[in-house]
Amino acid sequence: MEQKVCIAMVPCPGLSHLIPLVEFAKLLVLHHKNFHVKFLIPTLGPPTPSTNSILNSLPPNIDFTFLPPINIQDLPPNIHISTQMILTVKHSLPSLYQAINTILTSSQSKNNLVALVFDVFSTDVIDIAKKFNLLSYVFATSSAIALQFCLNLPKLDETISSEFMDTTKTFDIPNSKVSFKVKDFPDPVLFGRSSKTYKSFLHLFQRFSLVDGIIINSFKDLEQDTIKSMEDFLNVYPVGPIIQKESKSKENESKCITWLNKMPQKSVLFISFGSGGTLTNEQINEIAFGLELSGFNFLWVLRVPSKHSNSAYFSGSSQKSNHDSDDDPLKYLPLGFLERTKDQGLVVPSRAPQIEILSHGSTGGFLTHCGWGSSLESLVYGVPMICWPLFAEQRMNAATLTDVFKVAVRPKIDEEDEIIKGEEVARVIKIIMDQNLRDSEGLQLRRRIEDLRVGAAAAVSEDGS
Ligand SMILES: O=c1ccn([C@@H]2O[C@H](COP(=O)(O)OP(=O)(O)O[C@H]3O[C@H](CO)[C@@H](O)[C@H](O)[C@H]3O)[C@@H](O)[C@H]2O)c(=O)[nH]1
Repeated sequence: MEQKVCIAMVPCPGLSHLIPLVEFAKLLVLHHKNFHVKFLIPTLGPPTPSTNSILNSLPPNIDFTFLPPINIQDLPPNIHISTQMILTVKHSLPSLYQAINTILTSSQSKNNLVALVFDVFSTDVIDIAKKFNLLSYVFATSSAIALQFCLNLPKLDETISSEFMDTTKTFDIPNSKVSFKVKDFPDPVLFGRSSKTYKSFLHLFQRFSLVDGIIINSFKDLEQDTIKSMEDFLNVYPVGPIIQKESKSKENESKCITWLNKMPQKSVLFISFGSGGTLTNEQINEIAFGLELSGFNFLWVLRVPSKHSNSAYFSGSSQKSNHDSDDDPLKYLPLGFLERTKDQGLVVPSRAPQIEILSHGSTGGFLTHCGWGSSLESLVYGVPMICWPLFAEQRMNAATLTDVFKVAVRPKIDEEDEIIKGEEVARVIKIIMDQNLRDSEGLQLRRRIEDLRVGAAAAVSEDGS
C-alpha cells in the first residue's frame, strides 16, 4: 500500500480555533489524495458535545487523538483565557512528544509524517518540530493585520518604555494603512507589561522566525499590502477565506429560517455575539430601544446578561457559561418589547445557525462582535456590518473592518455612561439597513462589501490564491 504524506495538526482549546483548522484539513485531503491529516488535540477536560460532533464527522483521510487532559489544578487560578490556552498546550507538550514519537517509530505506520501545523497560541510546538526534524507551520485564525501587529509586538516592546495604556499615541501597522489606538489592542497587551498574561502572549510572537511558514485564514484581495509586506521575511500562505459550509449549531434553525423566508429581501438585521459574547442588562435594553426606534426588521440571538459586556475573561470566572444556563434570556428584555415588535423581529435564545442566516436573501446587515470567523462569514456572503467588539482581538478587527476594509460602521460609546445608547444604535442601523438612501455611507459600504464578496469567492475558486 502506498504511504501517505502525513501532517499532524495541533489546535489550541476553543471551538473557534478548531473549526477553521478542521476545514483547512478537509481541503488539504480533498485536493491532495495522498495526504493524511492527524489531529493531536491538547485538552483541559472532557470534550464538549460540539467538539465531538465536529470530530466524529471527519472524512476518511483525517483522524484525531485527544492528548491526555492536563490537570486544571496545575494551572494558576483565575488566569486570562489566552494564558489558559497557552498553558494547556505547554503542559501537553510531553504527551505530544510521545504521540509524535510513536507515529514516527511505528513500523506499521502507513503514513509518513512530514509536518506539524499548529495554532498561534501553540507556538511552543516549534520545539517538538525541531527535535524531530519536521516542517513547522503556524495556522493563524485571525486577520493578517492582527497577526502583523502581533509579529511587531516584540519590537514595540523594546521601544516603548511606559505601559501601553499610559500612552495616548496611535500605532501604525507596517504597510497596512492602519493605525490602532491603544484601547483597540488585543486584551493580553493591555495587561501590565510585567503581568504573566502579557509576557506569555509576547513570548508566542518572539518565536515566529523559527517556523517554516505561516498559513493565514485571509485572502490577498482583502489584505494585499499586509500579506505582501510579511512575504518579505516569512513564507506566508493566505489560504482563506475558510469558513464552515453549514452551521454546526442547529439550535433554532427551522424557527429562524421559516421566519426569514417570510421577510423581504435584505430587510433583516442579524444580531449575534459569536460563541460566547454577552452584554449587560443595561446594554440589552439600549439595543432593544434602538431596534424599536429604527423600525428595521431584526433577528436577535440573545444571551442571559452578564455583569460586564464580554464573555468569561478569566478561567475561574464561571464553569457554566451564560449561554449554557437554564435561565431564559428573553425575560431580560424590556417589558412589552416582544409584543410591540412581534411583526418586526424575532428573538431566539443563545444560539442560531449563523451560516444559514448570513447566506439568506432576507439578511441585509449583521451586528457582530467581530470575531474573525463571523467577520469572514459576513464578507463571504456580502453582508455589511455594525461592529460591536467585546474582547480578545475584536476591537482590532472592528478598526480594520471600518477603517481599512470599509465594510462596517462602529457605534460610538457614550463617554459618560460607558454604554452605547439606543439613539446611537438606531443611527448605525439606519446607515447599514436603509437601502433607499442614495450617495449614502451605507451605499458605499454595500458596494465595497460586494467587491470583497466577489474577491473572496475568487480566492477559493479552482484558480484562486
Ligand atoms: O449562535 C451562533 C454563534 C456563533 N456561531 C458560529 O460560531 C463561530 C464564531 O466564531 P468567531 O466569530 O470567530 O467568534 P468567537 O467564537 O468569539 O471566536 C474566538 O476566536 C476567533 C478566532 O481566533 C477570534 O477572532 C475571536 O475574537 C475569539 O473570540 C462562527 O463560525 C459562527 O458562525 C453560530 O453558528 N451560531
